[in-house]
Amino acid sequence: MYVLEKAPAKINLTLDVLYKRPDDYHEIEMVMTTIDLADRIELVSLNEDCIKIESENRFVPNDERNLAYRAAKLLKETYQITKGVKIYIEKHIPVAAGLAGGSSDAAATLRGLNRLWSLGLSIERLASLGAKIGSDVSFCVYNTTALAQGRGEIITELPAPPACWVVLAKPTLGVSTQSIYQKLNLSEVNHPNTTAMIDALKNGDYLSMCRELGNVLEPTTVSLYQEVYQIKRQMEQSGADAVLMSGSGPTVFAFVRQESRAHRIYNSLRGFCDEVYVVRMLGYQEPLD
Ligand SMILES: C[C@](O)(CO)[C@H](O)COP(=O)(O)OP(=O)(O)OC[C@H]1O[C@@H](n2ccc(N)nc2=O)[C@H](O)[C@@H]1O
Ligand SMILES: Nc1ncnc2c1ncn2[C@@H]1O[C@H](COP(=O)(O)OP(=O)(O)OP(=O)(O)O)[C@@H](O)[C@H]1O
Repeated sequence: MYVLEKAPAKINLTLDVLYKRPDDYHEIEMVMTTIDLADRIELVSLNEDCIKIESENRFVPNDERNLAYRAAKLLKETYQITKGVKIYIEKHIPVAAGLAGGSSDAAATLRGLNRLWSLGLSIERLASLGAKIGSDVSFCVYNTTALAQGRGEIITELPAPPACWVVLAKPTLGVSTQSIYQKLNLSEVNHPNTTAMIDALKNGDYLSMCRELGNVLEPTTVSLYQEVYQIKRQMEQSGADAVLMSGSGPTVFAFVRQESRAHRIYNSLRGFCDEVYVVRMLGYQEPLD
């Protein structure tokens, strides 16, 4: 017996930090959505009581460091499951990119094992289990468009964004989310207007969505890595309607409405950035295959 799950990448339309909490996390408010760039997760039932991870991508750990492994272990321990599972991860989302690739694999594993092991758990229950694995996992369980609050685990679903093309570019560098949060100077933050972004989505207003994009972590990552700024400028000069860094970076994304313009931006980035993608906006849960 096996099941397949798609694990799409997320992007932040807004990311605001309100204050630092006593538990060393930050109280955040962010609007997130998904794009049509996804890992594929195959879950195969095993009779022996073990969790095996397989992936052809050398950057994906194949042990308990893998967030999908942790998702399976958490379900097994919480519901005393003695069956095992082999988790095959076909990786398409760039690793350590600010696109929540590992979190989305963990979320897809929770959704898929809920089906494979017939657990009958609600999406809310899976999301609250996901919060134990990482701050982005609850959002990824919903796999739609949402406002995330608290540490990232309080989810309110929103309408999908207007259809458009998304060009993504990831410079060849890894960013530590923890160090970006630590270096953030909250007294200098230029807060995005989260309410205006929510209104833009409710009204299906593409231009307002573009205007209201904002990420308070971006200046901190840009101050450390000039490449992020260079990619932003290149995308803007090549005709993007709006450009923003996702999460703690380093991936930068651009929105355009016409496919031809998306390819113009893509071509302008080849040469000074190895990982560039042109994909569609998603923002809603796709039906299962
Ligand atoms: C940057 C974002 O990806 C935006 O979606 C998330 O806020 C981070 O999500 P994530 O990588 O799943 O985060 P976690 O694995 O839970 O935390 C990584 C580190 O980021 C910092 N962190 C994360 C979330 C949060 N609300 N406040 C924080 O300060 C903490 O130092 C934590 O040790
Ligand atoms: N399933 C997985 N896929 C990729 N990386 C994983 C996975 N599980 C654990 N990792 C580890 O997590 C690290 C961060 O990878 P990931 O691709 O999730 O980062 P990210 O996109 O920056 O995440 P976020 O946006 O949630 O901060 C990697 O360096 C890798 O060692």
